[in-house]
Amino acid sequence: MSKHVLAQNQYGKAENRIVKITRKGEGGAWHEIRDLNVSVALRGEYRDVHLTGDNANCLPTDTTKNTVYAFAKEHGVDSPEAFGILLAKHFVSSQAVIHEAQIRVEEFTWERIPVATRKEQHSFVRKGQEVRTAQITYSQDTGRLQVISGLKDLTVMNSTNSEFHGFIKDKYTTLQEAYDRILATKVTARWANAASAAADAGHDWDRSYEKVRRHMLEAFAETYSYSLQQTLHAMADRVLDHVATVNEVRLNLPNKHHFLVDLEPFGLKNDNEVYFAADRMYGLIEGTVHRDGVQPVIATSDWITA
Ligand SMILES: O=c1[nH]c(=O)c2[nH]c(=O)[nH]c2[nH]1
Repeated sequence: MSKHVLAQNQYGKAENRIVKITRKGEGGAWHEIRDLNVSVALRGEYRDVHLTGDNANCLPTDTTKNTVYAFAKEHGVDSPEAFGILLAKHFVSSQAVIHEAQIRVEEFTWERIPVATRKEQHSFVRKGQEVRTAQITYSQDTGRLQVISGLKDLTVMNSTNSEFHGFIKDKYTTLQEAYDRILATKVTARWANAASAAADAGHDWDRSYEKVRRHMLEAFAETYSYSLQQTLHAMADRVLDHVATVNEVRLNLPNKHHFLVDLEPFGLKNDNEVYFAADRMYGLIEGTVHRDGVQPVIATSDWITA
């Protein structure tokens, strides 16, 4: 027996990343999302667990994780507070040895990308401003002024209209074909401006930034996607179609994977509603699209992280 005193202790599963989709309206075409990071800490009769190795009082942290995902399906997520109250009360009332439960919730908030031409609404951009970037190079020898504009940390999600199938299957392939998945990415974009725009003292850089950003978002929202590669191309293509002063667009798109949670063991059907949002590893899809006849100038070797 230890002669020291076991003081405050708690345990549980931390940082359960969960995305809950709720379908509303005609044909469930109106999607609402809640994107949470939920941590569970249980306090109670845990002396034996620590002192003797007897786990009879120990509800596994794995179970606390499963409870979070199952509760999202069973009760929905009305708000971080309401969801946390449900969980805290559940843990305390379900096991006599649990005297106190603390649930911490972080919510990542999203805004709709409105698409006027359709009644289905399932495209979102994460709230909070992206970082705008610019790289200017002026060369004395050639007199060349090169302006590469850009942005990073623009996180977007389509909660449907994304599929991925028909890919190569070799002996290491385990990925299942997906016919309705979440497509989410954190956009890093750079675009090369025409020399004429760089030389024009009156060029409205703020306006062209807003235009490029808007066309990328609209293309992301409106493209029915069979791969993130296809979405990448559609986004860059749309910018080149609409912004005459841009000659080249390079996009780095981490595929922020969302995996359907298996709720079958709890007798629940997951009808594409409850997802585990993985932060890594991630697919990284990168590519440049430029006007025909224009030499690409944007570096391809930058290190991008999700
Ligand atoms: O859009 C995708 N493109 C891929 O190349 C790929 N690979 C993968 O495992 N998932 C996906 N998704």
